[in-house]
Formats: sequence, C-alpha cells, structure tokens
Amino acid sequence: MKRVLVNGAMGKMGQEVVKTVVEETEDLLVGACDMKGIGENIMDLLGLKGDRVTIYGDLTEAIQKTNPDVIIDFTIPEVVMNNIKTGLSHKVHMIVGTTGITEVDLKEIKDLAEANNVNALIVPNFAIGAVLMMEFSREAARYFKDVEIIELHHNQKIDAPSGTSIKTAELINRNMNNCENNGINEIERIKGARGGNKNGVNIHSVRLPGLVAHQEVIFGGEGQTLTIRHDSYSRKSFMPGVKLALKKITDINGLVYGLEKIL
Ligand SMILES: NC(=O)C1=CN([C@@H]2O[C@H](COP(=O)(O)OP(=O)(O)OC[C@H]3O[C@@H](n4cnc5c(N)ncnc54)[C@H](OP(=O)(O)O)[C@@H]3O)[C@@H](O)[C@H]2O)C=CC1
Ligand SMILES: O=C(O)C1=N[C@H](C(=O)O)C[C@H](O)C1
Repeated sequence: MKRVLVNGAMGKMGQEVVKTVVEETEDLLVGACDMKGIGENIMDLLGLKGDRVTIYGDLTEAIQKTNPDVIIDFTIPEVVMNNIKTGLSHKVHMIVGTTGITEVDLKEIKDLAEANNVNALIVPNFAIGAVLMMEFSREAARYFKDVEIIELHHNQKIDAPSGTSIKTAELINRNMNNCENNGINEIERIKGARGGNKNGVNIHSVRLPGLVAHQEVIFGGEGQTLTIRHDSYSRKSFMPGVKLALKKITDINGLVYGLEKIL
C-alpha cells in the first residue's frame, strides 16, 4: 500500500484522481494540495467516505505533514517543475500528468531522481487510446513525407498546443526525415492560420466548449490521406493509466517518460 498525495487535487483531473485513488486502489490518500479549498477536508468536498484528508496550499508543508510515498501532479505548466523538484528532493516518487515539461527539463528531472534515489514518471497522456494514436503515428511516419496535427480541447485549457501534440510531433520526427518544408513560399494572410510548428510538424489547436481531449494526425501522400484520431470523451479515460502508473512507480528506475514504457 502506497501513501499518495494528489497535487492540484481540486482541479478537473485532480478531483477525478482523488476519487480513483480512494475508490479504486489499495493505496491510501494521505494528502491533497491545491490553491482552492485550503484547510478543508477533500473527502467531504468530493462526497467520499473515509478519514479526513486536509487540503494544503503549500507542497512542502503537505509533504512534511503527510509523509507520502508518491505525489501525483495535475497542476499547471508554470509550477510543475518546481513541484517535481520539491517532491524529488524530499525523496518522494513523482507521477506527473501536467503539461509544459521540455526536453531540457527531462534531463534535470532524470539527474534529480537519480541523485535522490527515487522515481519520476512523466506522462503527456494517460489514455491508452492516445498512447496508441501516438505509436501508430510514429509508425505511419516511416511511409509518408507530409503530416499535420489538429488537437482539439475544452475551452478551459490554458496551454497550447497540447502536451500530447508536442510529444506526437517529436515521435513522428524520429521516423520521418523529410517533414520540414515542402518548398512552397506560403503567404499566411492571417497570422497563425497554418498553426505552430514543432519538429517540422504543423500543429493546429482548437478550443471549444463540449470538447474534452481529441487529436487527429493527418498524413498526406499522392492521391491519399491517412487520418489517425483519438477522442477522450471523459476524464475517466485517463484513470486506468493513472492506476497503472501508481502500481508501477516503485518498479521503474529513475526517470520514465511516456505511458508506453510501462504498458
Ligand atoms: N497527462 C494526461 O493524461 C493529462 C494531462 N492533463 C494536464 O494536467 C494539467 C491539469 O489539467 P486540469 O485538471 O484540466 O486543470 P485544472 O486547471 O482544472 O486544475 C489544475 C489545478 O491545480 C491547481 N494549482 C495551480 N497552481 C498550483 C500549485 N502551485 N500547487 C497546487 N495546485 C495548484 C489549480 O488551482 P487554481 O485553479 O486555483 O489555480 C487547479 O485546481 C494540465 O497541464 C493538463 O494539460 C490533463 C488531462 C490529462
Ligand atoms: O488539458 C487537458 O485536458 C489535457 N491535457 C494533456 C495535453 O495537453 O496533452 C492531455 C490531454 O490531451 C488532456
């Protein structure tokens, strides 16, 4: 049984994770941290049965008061690296779903995890379908020279493009040597109309109420296109991945990036 602290516990993902840890795992929720509900009992707030779990407003204090084995972080890109450093330096394993972690950050996380003899599992997308969509896209990239990504999310999402689309572009780029430029001098009449570009792959971000988390990867070739699409219709789609991460966090060694590595 692991002692679990959820950071960002009152957010959209955090609440779902808290419920899942309490109701669907053998692990023990010992702490919660968020900017909302500080001092309150999250069990009451979310209508859950069990002992009191206080919401702290400061991660260091939460760690000191609750002595967790694992922190699950779903906060915001601006603070996630600080959270990871705080957790690892207190020798707590980190499971991180929050976006905004760069390749440079990953190197720093790896070193810190190893120095403190704890593990960090960084997962851009916990939905198994999304992991497969990324894997299939990486494979398809061997056979096409042109690709664009459309990612679509709920209108409360603060960052763009999504972490998933960035990881997809990185994976595609490893297998596609020629996705940089088709040689046309394009005229972009409205700035941003052609999206942003990561590793030679254009990414277009849609934000609308009604959506949860969706992505299309469209490959183009002569006379044909191949579309690989994944849809998360509810945040429940991420929970099997979170539970798997919780199960495996003590078995991995140092830093692991991506759910596919522990499937
Ligand atoms: N890997 C995956 O599979 C998934 C990843 N995500 C990512 O997870 C992150 C969270 O998403 P979501 O739940 O939708 O976002 P929310 O905005 O709903 O939740 C974030 C929560 O973190 C809180 N928070 C902000 N700063 C801190 C801090 N310093 N310490 C503790 N808590 C803090 C926020 O409080 P307040 O609002 O008061 O600032 C809020 O309650 C995003 O980066 C998102 O992209 C989302 C879904 C799946
Ligand atoms: O903010 C979200 O909702 C999501 N964020 C992650 C991302 O940016 O890729 C994962 C998923 O798409 C949901």
